[in-house]
Parts: sequence; structure tokens; C-alpha cells
Amino acid sequence: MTEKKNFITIGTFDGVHKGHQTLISGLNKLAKKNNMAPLLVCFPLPPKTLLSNSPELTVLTLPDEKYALLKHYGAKNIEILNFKSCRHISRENFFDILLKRYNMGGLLVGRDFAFGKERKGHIDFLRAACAKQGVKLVVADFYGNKDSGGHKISSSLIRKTLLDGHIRLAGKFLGRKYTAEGIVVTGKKLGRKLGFPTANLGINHYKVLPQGVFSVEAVLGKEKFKGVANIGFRPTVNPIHAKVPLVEVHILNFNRDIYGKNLSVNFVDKIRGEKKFDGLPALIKQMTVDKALAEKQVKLKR
Ligand SMILES: Cc1cc2nc3c(=O)[nH]c(=O)nc-3n(C[C@H](O)[C@H](O)[C@H](O)COP(=O)(O)O)c2cc1C
Ligand SMILES: Nc1ncnc2c1ncn2[C@@H]1O[C@H](COP(=O)(O)OP(=O)(O)O)[C@@H](O)[C@H]1O
Repeated sequence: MTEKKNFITIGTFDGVHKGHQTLISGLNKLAKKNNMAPLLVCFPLPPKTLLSNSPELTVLTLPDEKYALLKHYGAKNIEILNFKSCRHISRENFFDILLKRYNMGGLLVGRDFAFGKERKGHIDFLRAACAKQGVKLVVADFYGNKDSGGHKISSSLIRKTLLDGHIRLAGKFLGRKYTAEGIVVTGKKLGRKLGFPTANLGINHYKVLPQGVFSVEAVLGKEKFKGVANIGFRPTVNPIHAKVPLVEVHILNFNRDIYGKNLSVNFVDKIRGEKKFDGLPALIKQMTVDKALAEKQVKLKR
């Protein structure tokens, strides 16, 4: 008996958004119909991020978070490619790797897909190469829905949507709430004195972080709480403008020591931008208003 061939799709899949989710279910259907196994070939980070080493080029999903999401949305087999070692490979050799090493019998790509050195492996090349090797090529149209006004939902659109503070809209493109997670680290220990203890999170600097004050779900292991988060530079208490913004979460109706624990933040909505207040009483007054809003906006499913 010969080994089943793979119906392959390739990409970075940053964000694992609705477009990616549609591609994954399309791949599973195509594989089944053609009696092949579905295989998702994935780059860990967007090629641009890997090429520049620039922390400004951030991602919606860090690699491990992404693999877990890909599986969650139905990817059955995932192969992780090392972009740094692939980027000099010609389109012909890259195609050959897919064909031989990954046993390709079918290929599903988006309309604007390109791969190989200088992205020369575009659709016209793929059409010819696939026809020659008897590989079934399927070119998927862009995924867009009424939330995107019919436009293509892409990782860069979602990055911009989040950074512009349109949190609910970004959630619609993602098909879930945007999430960031980190270990709770110590801060200035001022929060408790203000009546607003905040868990400060150490977050990977490659992660896209919208700035301002947000209503959030705070997830601690299997428990979920309402929370209010500030992502910024705290100009009221911090005269020195730091390089990277600080992420801190006040969990509502909660009083536990969680230093060293892993905390996830699911963004629900933006409340306002960060401001410099004229002293701590004004800041506390505003935080009380923020907290009341978060209480209303976050609806935990029981
Ligand atoms: C809901 C919320 C809103 C906040 N908004 C602001 C703000 O607009 N401006 C600001 O300077 N700091 C803001 N902060 C940050 C506080 O200054 C900070 O939590 C406080 O200094 C405690 O710091 P610590 O965790 O290091 O002890 C906010 C914090 C929270 C929890
Ligand atoms: N409601 C709460 N929300 C967030 N953290 C809390 C809460 N209650 C207690 N904590 C604990 O208190 C710490 C925050 O207190 P805070 O005075 O702001 O100190 P720090 O400046 O070190 O963050 C958190 O890291 C957590 O361990």
C-alpha cells in the first residue's frame, strides 16, 4: 500500500483569524475528497519580523500560541519551517521540497500567495509546476465578511484595527477575543495603596499591544474574572518615559497574591486612552469610573 499524499497549505498564519480558519476547514475538505492527508506548513513568525530583528514588527500570536490555535481550529498535521534556512532557496527547489520531503499531492493557497527567494513562486509559477507534477492546485479567494465590508481579512488589518483601539471589531475578524498572556511580576507596590492593586505582566516584546485602558477577562488557570487593564507609560506616577509599555491588570473583586503566576488577558473593549492626571486623587477617581465600566462591559459566561 502506498503512503497517502498530503494536501498542503503554507503560510505564517499570524493571528489564526477567520480567513485562516476558513482555509483550514477548506484544506480538510479537499484532503478528504482527494483521499489525501491535510498538512499545514507553517513559518513560526512573519518573514518580515525574522528578517529585521525589529521589535516594532510585532505579531498577533506568538509561535506556541499559534500552533495551539491552529489545532483548535482543526489543523490535523502541522510542519514548522525554518524561514531563515529557507529564504535563499529558489522557487524550484522549494517546490521540490514540498513535493518530495512533504509528499505533496495537492496545494491550497490564497490568491496573493508567493514563496521562495524574493517571493518569486507566485500563482503563475505554481500553476505550471503543479500541472507538470500532477499536483492538484486550488487557489482560494480572499475571505471577507460583513464586518470587514467585504474586504480581505488579514493579519495586518487586524494589527491596525487593534492599535487603532477597535477591539470589538478586531475580535470579529479573529473569531474570538484578542489575547495576551504573561507572568505576574512585581511593580512599584503603589497599586495596593491606591486601592487598585494591579498584576503587572511580563509580555514578550514581539506581541502586538494596543495602548490605553481596557475592559478585559482575566484568566488564571481554569478561573475567569472581570478585569480592567492599563497598557501604557503611567505618566501620572512615572516621569520617565519608558521604552516599552507596561501591561497591568486590576482584577475585580479579587484579593490574592498571584506573583509568578501565568495570567491571560482577553480584550473586551477599549475604555479610554491613558492620561496624565493632576495628582493621585484624580487618577483614583478615574480608575473607579473605569472599573464600573469594566463591570458592565465584561460578561462572563458561567
Ligand atoms: C484601570 C486603570 C487605569 C489607569 N489609568 C492610568 C492613566 O490614565 N494614567 C496614568 O498615569 N496611570 C494610569 N494607571 C496606572 C496607575 O498609575 C498604576 O496602576 C499605579 O501607579 C500602580 O502601579 P504599580 O502596579 O506599579 O504599583 C491606570 C491603572 C489602572 C488599573
Ligand atoms: N484585585 C487584584 N488585581 C490584581 N492583582 C492583585 C489583586 N489583589 C491582589 N493582587 C496581588 O497584588 C499585586 C499587585 O499589587 P500592587 O500594589 O499593585 O503591586 P505591584 O506594584 O508589585 O504590582 C499583584 O501582583 C497580585 O499578586
